[in-house]
Amino acid sequence: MCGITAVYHSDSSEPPSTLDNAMALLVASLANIQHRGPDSEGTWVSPDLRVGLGHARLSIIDLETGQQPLSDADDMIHCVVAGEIYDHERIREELEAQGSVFKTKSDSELVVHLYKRDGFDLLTSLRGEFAFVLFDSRRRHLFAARDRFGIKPLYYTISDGRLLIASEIKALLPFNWRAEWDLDSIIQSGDFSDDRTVFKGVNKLMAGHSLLYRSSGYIKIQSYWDLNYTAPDTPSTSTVDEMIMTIRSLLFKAVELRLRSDVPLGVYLSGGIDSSAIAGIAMHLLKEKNPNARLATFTLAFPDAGDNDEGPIAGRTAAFIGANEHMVKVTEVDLVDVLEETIWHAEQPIFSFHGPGKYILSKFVQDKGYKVVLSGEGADEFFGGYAWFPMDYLRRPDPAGLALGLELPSDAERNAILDRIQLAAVPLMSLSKNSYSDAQLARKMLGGISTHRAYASAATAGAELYSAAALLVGGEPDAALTMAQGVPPQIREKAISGEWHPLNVASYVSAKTLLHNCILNSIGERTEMAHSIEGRPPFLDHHLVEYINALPPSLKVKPIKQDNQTWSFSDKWILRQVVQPYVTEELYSRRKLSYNAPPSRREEGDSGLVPLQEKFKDRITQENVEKIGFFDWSFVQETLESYLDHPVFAPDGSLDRHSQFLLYVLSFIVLQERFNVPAWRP
Ligand SMILES: Nc1ncnc2c1ncn2[C@@H]1O[C@H](COP(=O)(O)OP(=O)(O)OP(=O)(O)O)[C@@H](O)[C@H]1O
Ligand SMILES: NC(=O)CC[C@H](N)C(=O)O
Repeated sequence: MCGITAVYHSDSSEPPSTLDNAMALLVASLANIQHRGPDSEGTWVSPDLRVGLGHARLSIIDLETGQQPLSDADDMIHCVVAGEIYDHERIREELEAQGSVFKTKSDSELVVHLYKRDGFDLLTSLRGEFAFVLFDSRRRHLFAARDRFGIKPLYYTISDGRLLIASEIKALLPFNWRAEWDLDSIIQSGDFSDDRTVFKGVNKLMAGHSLLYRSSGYIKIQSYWDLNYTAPDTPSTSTVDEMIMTIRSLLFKAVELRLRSDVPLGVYLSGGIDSSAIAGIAMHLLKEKNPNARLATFTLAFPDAGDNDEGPIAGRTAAFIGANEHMVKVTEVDLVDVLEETIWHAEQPIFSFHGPGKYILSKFVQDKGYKVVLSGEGADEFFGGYAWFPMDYLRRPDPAGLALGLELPSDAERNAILDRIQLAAVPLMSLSKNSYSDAQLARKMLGGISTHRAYASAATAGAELYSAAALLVGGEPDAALTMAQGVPPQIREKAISGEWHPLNVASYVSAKTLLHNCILNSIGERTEMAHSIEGRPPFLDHHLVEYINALPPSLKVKPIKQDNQTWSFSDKWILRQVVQPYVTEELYSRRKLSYNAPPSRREEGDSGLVPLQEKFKDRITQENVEKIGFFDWSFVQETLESYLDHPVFAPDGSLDRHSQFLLYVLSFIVLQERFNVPAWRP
């Protein structure tokens, strides 16, 4: 993916005094995101110097002539595009038949011609992961948009009467934008839950949204696409076998389109079924065209992780599909080494080793000479893969599933299992002892589901972390409520009225929070682009997702009766049937394992510190914490001392609550230093 940057000086602000100054600002901005586009660089500045566009290119399609910014023949439309627009050759032919004359062979140029033909409705024709900014000189407006799932990042702010917009926040710094903490967003977990970041006034353009800006300073953000789910009592018109065939053909198409590249391409292969399915299908499609085709797979292995190491199982998958396997083996020392760079690239607090792991993996892929990888994100959200989903699945009956003839628990059984699961629910790794105060309201607003409360306890910090002065301004943290409030009112209405099954509400919230603001960002795109690697997740093809979202919930979290009496639940059941021929038997029948990068353990009687402890001891000092301005040092100190004395290890070997929490604090120390953020003061 490339990096883009843009500025529009409204009537109330002074544009740069010379063309050279305008260009210098764009070039400085691009320099901060050069990792996103090391292959070439281009800028465009309007004759009145009010508008500037910049593009750092990672060349993937049309290596010869695809440089950007792009413009139309009349020099009236100018744009910069990051990411990939699939199926571009077909749309291009259609446009050419209608008279469009293309200057390049780049997929990105479609944006110019589709905009000329359809105006803002061009978005309906775009399939893929993209972010773009376009300036229409005739109408004097700037139009920007982001793909339907938020795979490609795009941030904006209004600063000194200008709209600034860029792929990464750090690209705003050369425009003399000054970072400040957004205390309210930080305490209320806006960065995880909605369109806010940790920086005041800097927002994400959310997935499936566009932005319009005019010289008067008028700004309008609109949704052009959203997830939709079928009402629970809508009878299916096809059989389960037909559904399996339809999903298979949609998934094949999604993978096939994403195999189109003019540079070397591989697959990120873990020990899970999602990426293994992508690898298996990709290999199958490549072999159909060329029986000798090979596919490169890239795996991050943790030899110290025992049974949690995904390396061996990924190795067996690579052998099964006949791929060229590449494996990078990492230890805690390696992960700790890249922690700070990962936070700088993610531009958000992190609370696990996932991001650092992916950061190492993308460097490894880059060193091997590859530029594009397919990966498995998105399957868990839409096929029902998360461990906490059965709870929301069980909250309501599934009449469409019953109408298909599936054997499902009776209402009495369903309620009894739900009660049991809720009582026995092992608390998720938690950053906080009391991360939400008014969970009942947050639940009610989304029709009673549990999923957002699980995220609130796992991925956000509670009141004990903040100083009394900060809480006086930012209020009591209530991340579950922030997530519920972030859901548009018309969707909340569907959740409350039952028009959407609770499992679907859980899927929606997961897609807009965990996936959008974390998995695709600090664990995904940002760690990939840190080393100029373009990630393509075929499960996030909107044609595929629209079809899956219409299926009965019981085909995703499928109840299975054992010994004629007890029920268990198969996660992603229908996906398993779809991909069975392309994955190993062990993967077909294996339950989801979370991606873990465990810290090393201190041996009994060993007085030395493990690398993560060293890091925290060195960096989480009173001076550094107090400089941030809103944390309560005595609480941080207590947590730090307790972690240094008695590191607690989670049963599966992943990071425990203390280290997650300290990682979160460390993130703010790093962001403050790198973005030069002044201390927050009441
Ligand atoms: N250890 C790893 N090595 C290589 N790639 C990985 C690894 N872990 C995760 N990935 C990549 O990142 C994607 C998202 O990771 P995540 O942990 O969310 O897995 P997932 O959605 O459960 O998918 P999977 O079933 O493939 O593990 C994976 O689908 C895979 O492409
Ligand atoms: N890296 C990107 O964002 C790719 C942009 C465009 N598809 C190209 O190939 O140049």
